[in-house]
Amino acid sequence: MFRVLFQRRPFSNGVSRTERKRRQGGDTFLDHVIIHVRGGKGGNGCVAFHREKFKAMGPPSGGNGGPGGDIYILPTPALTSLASIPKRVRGKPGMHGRGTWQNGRNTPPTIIHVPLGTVVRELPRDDPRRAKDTWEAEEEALEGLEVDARRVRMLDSRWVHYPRSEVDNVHRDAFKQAEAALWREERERRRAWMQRAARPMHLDLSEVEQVVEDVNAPLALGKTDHLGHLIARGGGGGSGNPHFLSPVNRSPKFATKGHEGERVTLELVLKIIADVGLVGMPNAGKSTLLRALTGGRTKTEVASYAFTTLNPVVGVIRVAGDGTFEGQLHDMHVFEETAVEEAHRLQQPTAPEATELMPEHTSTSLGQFSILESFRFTIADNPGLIARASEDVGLGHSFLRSIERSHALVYVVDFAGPAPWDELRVLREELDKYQPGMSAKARLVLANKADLLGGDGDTSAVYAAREKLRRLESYVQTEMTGGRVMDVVPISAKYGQNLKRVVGLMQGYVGEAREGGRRLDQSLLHDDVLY
Ligand SMILES: Nc1nc2c(ncn2[C@@H]2O[C@H](COP(=O)(O)OP(=O)(O)OP(=O)(O)O)[C@@H](O)[C@H]2O)c(=O)[nH]1
Ligand SMILES: [Mg+2]
Repeated sequence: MFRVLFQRRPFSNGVSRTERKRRQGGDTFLDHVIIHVRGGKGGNGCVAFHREKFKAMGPPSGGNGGPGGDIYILPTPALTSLASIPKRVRGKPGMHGRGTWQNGRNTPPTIIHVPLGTVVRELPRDDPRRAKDTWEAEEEALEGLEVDARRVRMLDSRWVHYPRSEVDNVHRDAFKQAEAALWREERERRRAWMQRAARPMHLDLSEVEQVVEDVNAPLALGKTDHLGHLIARGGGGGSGNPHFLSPVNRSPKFATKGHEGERVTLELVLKIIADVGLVGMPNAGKSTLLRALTGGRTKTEVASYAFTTLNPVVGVIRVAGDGTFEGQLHDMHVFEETAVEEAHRLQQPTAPEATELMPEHTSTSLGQFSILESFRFTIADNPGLIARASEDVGLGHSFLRSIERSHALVYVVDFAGPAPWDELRVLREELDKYQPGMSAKARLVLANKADLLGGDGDTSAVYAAREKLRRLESYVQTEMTGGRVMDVVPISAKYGQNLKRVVGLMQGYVGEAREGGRRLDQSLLHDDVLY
């Protein structure tokens, strides 16, 4: 029942979804997100007096507030996309101080996990997308208020008073002195913050962080838990009333509240989205292909309307020593449209969840497979590319920016369409218009939906299909020159045909690119030694 109510509606108007996405100017494309981070607020100080039998007028005994939680950012190989990163992160608040000198406890930090290869950039002060800092936010909240009302509000957010003594407090000299000291301290804090914000953070998180034993690790964390990089400190805790004890004021009836945590706005950009990027017109079958290669493990939507995929989805391809890949274990399975598969599943509520996607025999083979695995790479299923994408039409630039970073590109064309070579021409032109020379990264042409050309196995249909393939190959050889000569492979993503060859070729490209990268790293290392 629940599932039926909250089912996705893949046949709702796909075009308006695309339109909405496009209007966001790429801000929600998942290789690029903006997040607002705020350290936890410090706990308030406490106003209390010690009480003991036969001892009247005990000394002030309010504890200090605990500091708010810090926020760290940590790269992890377990993530491949920025999809799971929350847009707003707030540290845990510090505990308030309590009577009998009990200070607030330390607050555990919050860690934001991001995929390896994420570049973190703090938005500078003049960027309109940046969130306001604590003082700017307060200024905005107080706008338009009378001087007196302003003062009341400002005092309210900074001081805690003993019950029924607020009116009395604010007129006393001791309080006025304490207030002046607080303003001074706050000005200092603000100046320090401005200095720090003048040098916006820039982190390139491309390597797995070494776990170093840290004896000063915050409470609630093991000594070997790696925290990553500190990006926003929690606010300090407020002072309890003993802090204000002085020769002239023996029973201070006020304490300070905790400070707000630091606020930063970060832009996260994923540098490498995947080793191989699929490029093709809408409906060419890119998502079906990714599902077939990963044995249906990748949750990417397949449907017969254009722009089904709106964000890149990354899948991991695991290859065994003999060239078999995980998806192949499902070669008897047809990769249908996702809504059709969902409908099948809903019709068989008693059947085990995974029967449709994973035939029984594979569960054991999967176990074996992980032992044999010898190579692993990632493929990104991208949204469809359309003509004039390089002018930022459709999902345009956000899409092109994301595929710019794959090691190798693979064209997927609808071979059953009237002129697959025209599709290929448009794809190549768009890539090169966006960034000259980008199409040189394309290594392979996949002529998908080849199953549709077989007819019923009659010779004339097969002959015509062969002829069409030859024409496509000769187009690639004569017109798509400039870089390397590309292979053309006819496949059927839906029926998982000819995919072993595809995986073999992809493995070759990725291996080459990784080898090249390693050589480059070594030469850099060598330079370091020289200087
Ligand atoms: N007969 C046949 N149909 C296929 C094959 N591959 C994909 N299809 C169908 O083609 C349609 C589009 O497939 P998708 O995988 O969603 O295409 P896409 O390229 O991801 O499309 P966008 O996400 O819109 O860019 C679906 O109806 C698929 O079932 C194939 O090899 N043979
Ligand atoms: Mg798709």
